[in-house]
Amino acid sequence: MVGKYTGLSDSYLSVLKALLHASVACRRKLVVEWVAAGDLEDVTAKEAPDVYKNAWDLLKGSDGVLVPGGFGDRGVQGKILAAKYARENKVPFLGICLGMQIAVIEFARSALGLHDANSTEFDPETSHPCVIFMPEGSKTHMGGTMRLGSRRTYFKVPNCKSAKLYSNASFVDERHRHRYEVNPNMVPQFENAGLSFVGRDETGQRMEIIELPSHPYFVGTQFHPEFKSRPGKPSALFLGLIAAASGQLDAVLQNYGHENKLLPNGISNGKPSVKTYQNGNAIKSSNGSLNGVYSNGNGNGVHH
Ligand SMILES: NC(=O)CC[C@H](N)C(=O)O
Repeated sequence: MVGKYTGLSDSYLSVLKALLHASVACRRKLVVEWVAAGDLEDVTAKEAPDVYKNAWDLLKGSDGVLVPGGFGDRGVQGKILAAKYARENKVPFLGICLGMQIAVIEFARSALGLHDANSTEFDPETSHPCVIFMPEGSKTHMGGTMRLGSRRTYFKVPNCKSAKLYSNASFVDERHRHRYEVNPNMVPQFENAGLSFVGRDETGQRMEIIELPSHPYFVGTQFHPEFKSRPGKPSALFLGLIAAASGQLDAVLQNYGHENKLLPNGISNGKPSVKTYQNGNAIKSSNGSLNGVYSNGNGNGVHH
């Protein structure tokens, strides 16, 4: 998990729970390594080389990378580097809200060669604004301009991984909390270079889900799928991340959406899959492993 850690906020806790729900469904032990995004940046390499090395070691040792939502530009470059690392090394990646926006910025810089591409949230003067302030918003009334709550996303590419994970639904309703969005004018350029905008709002102009079809699992969402994840009913895209990180994505994509919302037929060892658990606490699964959440380091799992 590559974020900006000044303590665990509610949104990180929701993301953590969603990872846990998905891990239980996949019958894998979840180990979360907390990487402070700024520690991955060049400036840290100069100022605190040990911290920099430790952050990159943690990232490179991970089976999957998640960049959650956020505001403000601290750590943005580190998040971009994490997305680049995941994209180039085919490591499963899920970017949520800001996490999707930074993945789009990274793609614009690396794949389109637009070196100053940015969100106007971080560089209002960029000559390649690939993430922009939503036109209906008002910059002078920040409080009231956030696009909030449940909104509908329509799948535009029926065979994409996200649509399959959502049981081939034609649309999904997920929760939102953002002011910026992918610049729709740049979408054709991105799509020509291989980044697919598989989910959009009802107008087709607002990008809700990105995917890289050429990558094992590289998904970003403008919405926050973590808010609808529940024990026994993991969020589809978190399930995709954990399944991809544990070598089970193909099996999940083949079977998911038929009857059961959890993994059918015990993919890992043929025994019945775990169906429910209580209170989000660690449980013993049928194969005897402990499906808990483990963090490195001090009590709350946060490294400063
Ligand atoms: N929740 C988020 O991640 C918000 C992302 C970004 N800061 C925006 O306002 O669009």
